[in-house]
Formats: sequence, C-alpha cells, structure tokens
Amino acid sequence: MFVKMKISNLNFYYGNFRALKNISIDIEENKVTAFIGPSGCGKSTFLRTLNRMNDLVEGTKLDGEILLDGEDIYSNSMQVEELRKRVGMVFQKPNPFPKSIYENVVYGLKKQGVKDKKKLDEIVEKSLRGAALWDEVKDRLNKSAYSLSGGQQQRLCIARAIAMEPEVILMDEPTSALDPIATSRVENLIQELKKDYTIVIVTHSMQQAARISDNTAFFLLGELIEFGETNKIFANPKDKRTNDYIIGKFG
Ligand SMILES: Nc1ncnc2c1ncn2[C@@H]1O[C@H](COP(=O)(O)OP(=O)(O)OP(=O)(O)O)[C@@H](O)[C@H]1O
Repeated sequence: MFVKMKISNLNFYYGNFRALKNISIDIEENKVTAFIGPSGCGKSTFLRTLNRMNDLVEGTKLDGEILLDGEDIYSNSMQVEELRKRVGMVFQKPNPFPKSIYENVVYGLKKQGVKDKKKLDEIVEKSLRGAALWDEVKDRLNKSAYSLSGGQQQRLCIARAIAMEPEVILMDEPTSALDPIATSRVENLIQELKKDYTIVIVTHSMQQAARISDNTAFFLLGELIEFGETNKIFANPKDKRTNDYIIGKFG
C-alpha cells in the first residue's frame, strides 16, 4: 500500500468557526476513499482542503499538514495551478461549460497552451472512453454539452477532469443530482477509474460508500470519528456514533 496523500493534525476555520478538528488520515493510492457523515460535519470542507479550493474563500485559516507524495501542498513552493492539475475535482451538480462536448474536454489543456489538433483529438477520445461516454457522443462532439442528459453531463465533467491526467480525483457527491441508472453508471466508472487514479468521494449515501469505496471516513461536527476499511466500518464499527449513523439513527 502506498500513501498518496497524508493529512496530519489538520484544523480549518471559517472566521472563528472551527470546521475541521485535528484530522489525521492517510489516502491510499489507487483506492476509493469515501467521506460520510451528517450534513454540515465538514466533509466538503475537508475535500476542498485537498486541492486548496478553500483558498478562494475569504476569512479562512488552516493549520496542520497535507502531503501529496510527501510534498506539502500548502508550502510556498507548491504552485496552486499545478496542484489542481494533479488533484482534479468533480462537483455535485454537473457543471459543463456552455461549449461543445469536445471543447469541454480540452478546455484545461487549451488553457495550458496545448494546440496540436491531433493530440487534442486523441485526448478527447481517450478521456471520453475513460469516462465511459465515448460511444454515446462520438458522433456529436461538436454539439453543445447542454444537449446531454444530466448523467452524461456528469460523465463529461469526469472526462474533463481525466483529460488533465490528474493523480487524484476529488468527487463531491457526484451522483446526488442523478437518477438511479445514471448513478449506477457513474459508480461503475469510479470502480474502473481507481485502477489509474486515487479517488476521494463525499457521499450522503451509505449504500454508495459501501458499494464503491475501499476505505471510509466517518465525520461528525468537524471531527473524524472513525476511519478504516469500508467492510470493517460497516460490518463492525468501533464507535457507537458510527454505528448509530450507519443504522440510520441520526443524520
Ligand atoms: N463558506 C463558508 N463560510 C462559513 N461557514 C461555512 C462555509 N462553508 C461551510 N461552512 C460551515 O462549515 C461546516 C461544514 O460544512 P461542509 O459544507 O463542509 O459540511 P458537509 O459535511 O459537506 O455538509 P453537507 O453534507 O450538507 O454538504 C458547516 O457548519 C458549515 O455551515
């Protein structure tokens, strides 16, 4: 097992409010790690610290350490653009740009200055295949991304993330806006993607965490209550609060 991201004694504040309390956790490479817990417990905040998305929120403060391959992502030598390239993100609601399917996939690459049409074509096919969307869209790459269904749009957003060849993909409730069939397709896709990427997913669905993750972290009021192998957490939680959440007593 290889630790891709190592988080130690992480605290995060919105103004005076301490949203994350002394979190320490190892994110394993080529595994799916799920964050679960009731609304407001800090799952999204924690996810966003992993590629410094919270930097954009004013009045926030962070202490502790987050290492990516042993390198401190909050150190001065870490370029945030480069970090976000290595640690990509997929959001809750599919958020394609008002552009064609093709242009959505190559957006980040073009911004980086990649112009070679042949190379871009190759990446578009590879990324759309990787996101299990190629067959559905290969004949209409120049159509607007908005012409796709919600589930297809979410896979397009995953393709857009893959196109940047990230090492880690963060997903914030990626299926909450999808119907059961689209959800199942995205869940299958996540299982495929972990062969090449390290995946961290926030989910409200315990069934989803149980189905697709290798490791699960349970949060409550900004604290990490329990973390470990998903099958152990679900079959035999050590903490009563984890058990109560899993059996649906609160949350
Ligand atoms: N921009 C912000 N400014 C101030 N407080 C915030 C901000 N974003 C989140 N919080 C607070 O931080 C805490 C954690 O929020 P967060 O969104 O991380 O929780 P969550 O577990 O992801 O919740 P949900 O499951 O509802 O998405 C909450 O108390 C929330 O009100």
